[in-house]
Amino acid sequence: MHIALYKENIINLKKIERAQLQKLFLASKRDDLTCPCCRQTVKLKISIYDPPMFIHPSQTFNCHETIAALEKTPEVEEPKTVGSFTLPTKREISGGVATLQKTVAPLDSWQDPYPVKSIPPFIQPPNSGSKNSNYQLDDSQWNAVSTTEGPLLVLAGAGSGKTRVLTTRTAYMLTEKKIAANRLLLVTFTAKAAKEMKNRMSQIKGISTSDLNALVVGTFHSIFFKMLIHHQASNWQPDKLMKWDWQREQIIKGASKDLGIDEKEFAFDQALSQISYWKNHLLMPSQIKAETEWEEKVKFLYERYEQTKNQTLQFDFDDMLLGCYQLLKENRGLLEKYQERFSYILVDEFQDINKVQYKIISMLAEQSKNLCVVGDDDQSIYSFRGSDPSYILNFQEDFPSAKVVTLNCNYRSNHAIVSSGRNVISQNKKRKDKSIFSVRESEKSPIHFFPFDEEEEATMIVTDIHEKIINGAKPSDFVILFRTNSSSRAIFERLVESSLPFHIEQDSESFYLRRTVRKALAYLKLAYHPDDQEAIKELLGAIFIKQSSLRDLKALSILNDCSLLEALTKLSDIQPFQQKKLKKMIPLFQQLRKFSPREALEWIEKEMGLNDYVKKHGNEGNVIDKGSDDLRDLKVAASSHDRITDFLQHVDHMIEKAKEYKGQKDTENSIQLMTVHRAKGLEFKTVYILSVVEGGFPHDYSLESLREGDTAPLEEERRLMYVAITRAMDGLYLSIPQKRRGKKVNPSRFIREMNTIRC
Ligand SMILES: Nc1ncnc2c1ncn2[C@@H]1O[C@H](COP(=O)(O)OP(=O)(O)OP(=O)(O)O)[C@@H](O)[C@H]1O
Repeated sequence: MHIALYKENIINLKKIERAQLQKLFLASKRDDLTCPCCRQTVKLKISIYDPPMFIHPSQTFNCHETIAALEKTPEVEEPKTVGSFTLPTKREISGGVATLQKTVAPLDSWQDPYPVKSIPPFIQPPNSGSKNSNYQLDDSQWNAVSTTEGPLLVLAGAGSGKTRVLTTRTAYMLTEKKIAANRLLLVTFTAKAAKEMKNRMSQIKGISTSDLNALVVGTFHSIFFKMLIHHQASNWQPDKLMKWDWQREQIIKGASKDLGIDEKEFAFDQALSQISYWKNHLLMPSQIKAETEWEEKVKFLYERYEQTKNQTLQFDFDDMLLGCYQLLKENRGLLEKYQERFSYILVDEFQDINKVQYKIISMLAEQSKNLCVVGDDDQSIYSFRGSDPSYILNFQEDFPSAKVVTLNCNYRSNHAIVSSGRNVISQNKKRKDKSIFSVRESEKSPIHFFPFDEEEEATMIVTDIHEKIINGAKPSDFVILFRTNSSSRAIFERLVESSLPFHIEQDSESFYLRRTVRKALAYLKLAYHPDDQEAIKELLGAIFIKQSSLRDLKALSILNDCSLLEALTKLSDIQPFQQKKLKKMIPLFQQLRKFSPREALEWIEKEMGLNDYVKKHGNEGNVIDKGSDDLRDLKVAASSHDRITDFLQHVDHMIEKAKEYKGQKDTENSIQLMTVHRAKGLEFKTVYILSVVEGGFPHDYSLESLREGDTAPLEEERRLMYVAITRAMDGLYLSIPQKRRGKKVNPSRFIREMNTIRC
């Protein structure tokens, strides 16, 4: 049904604005919606498949028919009696839940979901199935396993059994080729993958415990660090390793004082990533040509960072790679010893190798040439960390005698999912030409669905998962993937409000603790609590006043018997133009209270100077997560609340919940939320991908680069989309919201590509 009562006012889904739906949904969760006829509580259902509707709990009353009759009658001003019930008149609702008679009503703007259109007929790939009875491998997999001598490039498509090939190849070399275990070097990208590899090998018959112990399996860092400790123990004392980012940050924060940088206002985490990127490209500070003012500052910090480390004998993870490279480059004898020792080298996830890692591996394999690299150029997604897919693309140039084996049977995803992924990835120009085929016919195709905005997107997904769980699915069957951490705010909140178990892979703090967001919230807080010290600190940053002024403010507030906020107008050691600005601005805080949270944020931006801060500092050093975007996201979050105090309460609650979930260990049976980057290598029965719209996925920054003529970032976005699609085994849902960050958006170009048949 389309009509319900909220606070004694009629809500008609054909007439309210769709943007108001989320508020109504929250009201429904609080049991604030009732049937206008029988006054029982009704629920608002927002799902992927059907237009929004109110669900009546009881079938016994004739409410549906009564309401249908009401819907057909012209609007009434007088109380109307239908059957035995008196229906209230239509009234505008104060507080903003319903602004009636607007054009984009939920039912008018509704778009039905539809499946991917371009799925070619399924044909069983001829070389699929386990042909080799000993090892259960298909022909191509067996080819990769049994080629042990010489350079070998295994191009392993998504879900094509890379792990199976790697472990079996090792087993085959040990048991059938009788190669001594200590001559093998197996490099993985993560410690988890190394552990998994050893674990799988321990289950293969014929591999002895002593073989397993003699095998060198590990990450680049762990293997190279062992070599460094062995040969230069005094330079590489484990207790001098800076394991944590805060340790590295401490050094550059110290150095930043010499640049007069305000600690609270500089993106030190971004600066550290940039330094790491330069190091992995073997770029020393003297070789860097800074292109922006920000890069100039980071270059200075890099120089000072290296100096401090050298003085204190500390080192970071990047130094392990650089140190090993220097060690082998400068000691020919030692290099030869290692070349002889590791005469068979195997590198996993080769598409993500960076310059320094590639140099070391090439040196080690120079003599034997027994280098087997396994990877998928279509899944190279770490260029921001220095990974360079050109090493896999050019492998045959660097090793001309290399044999290439392509694994092109996907054993994970059904035919429709594999075809969809193939349609997208084949648009990339810089890739090895190959195709991948599923071994499984599909029961259903991937679905596109069309929420109104991020809030509705989250609500639809949670409703869908909830229904599937009621029908027998397990929470661990589901993953929700997003392009960047900041896009997970709404879905995180909706899951917190649900009773569903979930786990979020978080490497960042709550959305509400992001730099620009903190500043905006500080204005709202000060409107009610003008003595809030934390908020004052944030405000000082936002209006370009030094943090040290807080001491003066405290003194001024005591002397003048006024709040910290009012004391700002009495600061004397600031510029006259700042004094003038503050005198105008401080009285505006009082006025904020009369606005809704969203209106207040707009006012803060335009009238209270936040825009100046965002322009100067908001986007510094980070093309992916811009402060200006955070502000737009914050306004979307604020839109679901009528009062600033309610919104601030919600914010505090969500900050607490984010802390709780960050520390929480993954439980066996929970819905997973993660970025696409984190999902690499994993598989799930059902995958939801958020915000598949231009600017969301592909990310804005790649479209900006495209406009400047650089296609590489867009190709990386396409690879990311391919990774996201190919995590799904059976169900794939692509969300295409009509609005994102408060603006109308277009479906992602990847949707168009997905719906266009390729080879
Ligand atoms: N020959 C085979 N016969 C049947 N199933 C197989 C075969 N090879 C692999 N599989 C199964 O296919 C699935 C995907 O394998 P795996 O996870 O090793 O793929 P992958 O190549 O590492 O994928 P990605 O790179 O996309 O993460 C696994 O469930 C694996 O057990």
